[in-house]
Amino acid sequence: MAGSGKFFVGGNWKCNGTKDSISKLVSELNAATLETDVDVVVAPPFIYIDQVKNSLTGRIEVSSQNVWIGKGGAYTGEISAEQLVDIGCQWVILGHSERRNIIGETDEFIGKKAAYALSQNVKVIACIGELLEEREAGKTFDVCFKQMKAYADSISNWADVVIAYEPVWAIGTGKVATPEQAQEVHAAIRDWLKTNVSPDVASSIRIIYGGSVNAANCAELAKKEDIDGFLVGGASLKGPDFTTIINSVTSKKVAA
Ligand SMILES: O=C(CO)COP(=O)(O)O
Repeated sequence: MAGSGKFFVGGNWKCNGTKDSISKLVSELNAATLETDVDVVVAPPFIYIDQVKNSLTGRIEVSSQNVWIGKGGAYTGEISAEQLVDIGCQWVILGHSERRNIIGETDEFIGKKAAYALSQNVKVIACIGELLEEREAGKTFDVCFKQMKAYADSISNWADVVIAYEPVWAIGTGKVATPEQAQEVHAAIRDWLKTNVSPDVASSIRIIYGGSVNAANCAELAKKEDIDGFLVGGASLKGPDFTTIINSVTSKKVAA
């Protein structure tokens, strides 16, 4: 089975870039020829979202990499979903492993953030994924299902959610999951959704893969039935590489 929406490719720029480097990257993306049947979203650091939004000329949308858990107010250093909407930012990445493992965000906190963002019409890229030791201990599914449950406990409408499976051992390491490893977990997540949320959500939601995706390995991954796109870190900072990854949707069509 595969999600029923368009192939989806997100570029997570993390804490990278300057006004100049971002302007160059956006120019490359504006000049690129992108396949039409792909949804593309880029996530710059907060302070550059407006610059990116105003300089993109095509149909690429922008995402933030985080959001506050509720309505804005006396929360020093935070950005609210209402403020994202105010500047035309339609997406947020939540539950990224760097926020879970470095900043200490919990499953419950992330689930509540997702629910609030959705309530304000900000679409959510909901990340999950296991650590290397968890995979080695045979706990990959348990960990992913626990993280999924926390989202499911808070989210009631999944129409604006994309799930990103990002095994932590594959993020920024150059050690990409094999297409078979990724497919196995994606299929298990879809199955979990079928049992625990609904068959409709399971069959329509897009489940994308992240972790050392690059221009050379994207085509093989894209061919897998349950891989509906990618969340890309390092390679999304290079215009030509990110373009190749976006256009890997053509491998998916050939494989279908
Ligand atoms: O964390 C990621 C995307 O959110 C993946 O990062 P890399 O593509 O650099 O491994």
